[in-house]
Amino acid sequence: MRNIEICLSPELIHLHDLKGKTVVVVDIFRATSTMVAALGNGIKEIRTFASLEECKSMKAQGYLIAGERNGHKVNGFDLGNSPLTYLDGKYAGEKLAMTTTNGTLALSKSQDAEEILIGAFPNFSTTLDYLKSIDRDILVHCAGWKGRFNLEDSLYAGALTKGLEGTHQSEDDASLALKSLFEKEGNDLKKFLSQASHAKRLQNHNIEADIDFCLQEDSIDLIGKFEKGALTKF
Ligand SMILES: O=C(O)[C@H](CS(=O)(=O)O)OP(=O)(O)O
Repeated sequence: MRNIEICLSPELIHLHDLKGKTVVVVDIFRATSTMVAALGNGIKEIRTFASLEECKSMKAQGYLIAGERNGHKVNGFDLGNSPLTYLDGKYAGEKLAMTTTNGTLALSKSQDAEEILIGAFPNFSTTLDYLKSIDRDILVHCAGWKGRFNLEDSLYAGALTKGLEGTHQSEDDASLALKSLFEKEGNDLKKFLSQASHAKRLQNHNIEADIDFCLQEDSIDLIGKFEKGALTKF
């Protein structure tokens, strides 16, 4: 049996050993859901940045630039952080540089891993099947919210732990607790997560449709994987 463990926030990632592992970075609302939507609708590659300045500088290299802070598009950027932006294939063939409040920071803190994937509900089963097929321990890195635990990323981590029961054992308390939470609440994600602080924040921004997209399972059939500094469809 291989192992699966969960890191509840980027603030705790230094307590985990990433070497030799596949790290699944998850930011359900909304960064990793948006990345899956972008790749599934023809974006060729995504480069992610923790800082606005670094991201903005990619414009000169022909990248579309997406910048979000506190749920809002940043002035001077082409796009914000909505998955729906990409759904009509409007940006197919483009390369994207992206910075968000939580998700891109978690990615930048995952670089010591053997392999980095992005996790989201829209590509849940495809990612799960891939994780079952590889012979490697897994760490789910929840982006959380500004260093804090959040419900939606944690519930996704619990769903993966449950889905990998046959191939991966979990020994950490976070995995045991979140698998149990998913078993109890996973049958109606939207109802349960409507109580989540992040969902309430996003509802205040009038982006209910984004939330629906982020919680819809298996609408996009791809694995998002980092290779040579860029996220691409695998
Ligand atoms: O745009 C989002 O969904 C969030 C905004 S915030 O965390 O509420 O400020 O950013 P993300 O990096 O996708 O969590």
